[in-house]
Amino acid sequence: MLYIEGEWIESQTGEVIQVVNPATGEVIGSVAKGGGNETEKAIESAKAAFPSWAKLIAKKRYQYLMEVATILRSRADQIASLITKEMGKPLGEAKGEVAMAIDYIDWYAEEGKRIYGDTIPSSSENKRLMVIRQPVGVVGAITPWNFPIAMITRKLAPALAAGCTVVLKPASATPLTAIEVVKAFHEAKVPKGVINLVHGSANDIVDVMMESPVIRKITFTGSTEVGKQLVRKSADTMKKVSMELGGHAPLIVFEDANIDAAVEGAIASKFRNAGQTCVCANRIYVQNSIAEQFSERFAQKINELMVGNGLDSGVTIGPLINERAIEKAEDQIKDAVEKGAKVVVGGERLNEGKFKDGYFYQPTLLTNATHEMKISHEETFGPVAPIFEFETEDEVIEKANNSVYGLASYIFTNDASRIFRVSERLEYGIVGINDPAPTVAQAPFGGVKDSGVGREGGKYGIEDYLEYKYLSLQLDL
Ligand SMILES: NC(=O)C1=CN([C@@H]2O[C@H](COP(=O)(O)OP(=O)(O)OC[C@H]3O[C@@H](n4cnc5c(N)ncnc54)[C@H](O)[C@@H]3O)[C@@H](O)[C@H]2O)C=CC1
Ligand SMILES: O=C(O)[C@H](O)CS(=O)(=O)O
Repeated sequence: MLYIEGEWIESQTGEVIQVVNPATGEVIGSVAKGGGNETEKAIESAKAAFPSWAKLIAKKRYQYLMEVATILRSRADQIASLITKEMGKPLGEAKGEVAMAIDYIDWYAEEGKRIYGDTIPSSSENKRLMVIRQPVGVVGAITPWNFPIAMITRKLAPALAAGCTVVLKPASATPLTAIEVVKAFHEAKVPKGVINLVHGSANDIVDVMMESPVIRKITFTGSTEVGKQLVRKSADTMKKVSMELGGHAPLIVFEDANIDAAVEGAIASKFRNAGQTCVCANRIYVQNSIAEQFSERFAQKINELMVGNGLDSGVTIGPLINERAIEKAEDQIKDAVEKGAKVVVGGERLNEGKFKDGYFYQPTLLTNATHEMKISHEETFGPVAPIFEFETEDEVIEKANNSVYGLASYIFTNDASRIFRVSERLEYGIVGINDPAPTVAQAPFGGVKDSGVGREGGKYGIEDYLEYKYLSLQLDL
């Protein structure tokens, strides 16, 4: 179903999008497939709702958002189970994502009450100067399948807290989770038009968004390729943009690191969501003096990972999202082996027995990786871990920075001086220091270079939904 002007509706064409479980190949549902006409209606609905939503006192918006959080919390387990069926991540990870999604709502419900302005000392006796903060207006939000609830609330929560209204286009692979989120807003009695949901062909829907002068901001999470297209199109109507794009994280293990902690960290960063996150380690750099020891222990831990249907207990690696994802992993491994890499663990797709109807791939470890290989610069978005050896700190920083991406990076060391020397030189928006999972609602998430622009999370994430307005008062004082 689409959600426009506070009502659940079918698409005008009657067309539907089928939703397939990537672990079983089963159709688990279908949703109305909207297009340009429905998107125009959604934009008009958001436009009509904007003045009163923006004018609402912050505490009222806070109350709506807190009610949404309460409703989602009451349904957390069933939403987590739906996420696993829609895109495959293990149930434990899906539960963690639902909790993170609610954290963003909790955090921005509060943050919306702290949108302060300024007064500025006047340079004229009869003037008083001030700055107020106002919502940008109607927002277009476009979200990916790999975090089907958290990427939605990470946009909707700050947008609504700031006083904006939204037209949401979720990934076509995970529309059912998006519906569950919008249901919570509907049941919280958020006024009609504040949130609108349109499923369907990305080109049809997003082109209407990009061409509409009513849409004042686009917030997008997804591939760099699509993000760049949207930034180009945004110029025609000078929209604000927030782009959370691709990544290619280096994970650097120095010889003074706690090796077991580094191995655990590499497992957590590389194999979360079967490697389908923009912040997954894509290159694992190990100082050569500990390379053999690290690789042996890392291989042992990878062999302990269990591949299967994310609903089954004990499963730690679910299916990839589709056939294209499998083929990308196969292509990168083939290329790496042709150029001298060694497959130490895995390296095969799983398509027999309980795996036959899904998109399963073995967690894979490659050693002897070099920068001539595709895997050293193309985002993997799959469960493949290449190890690169290095000699010196300067060498590894130069290699780590040699990427078009700049989202997340990780270092494992216990040397305090090295922590700051290396962190300050890494060209990334995020540095996890002995920490493979830095993302939290109160901190800025985002990157540089081809990883995008803008930040989501924390006091920084609401900034992009606000405009500064300067008031200069000439008075008889
Ligand atoms: N930086 C971040 O926080 C994140 C980045 N990503 C990146 O996204 C990619 C994987 O996610 P995907 O969903 O496959 O990305 P994607 O870019 O294919 O899709 C993302 C969203 O954009 C829509 N879309 C696709 N083509 C479009 C087009 N031509 N015009 C307008 N909208 C379009 C999709 O329907 C979906 O809603 C990876 O590169 C990953 O690194 C994914 C999640 C988070
Ligand atoms: O889409 C992603 O990959 C997420 O942004 C990663 S995180 O926020 O869960 O760290």
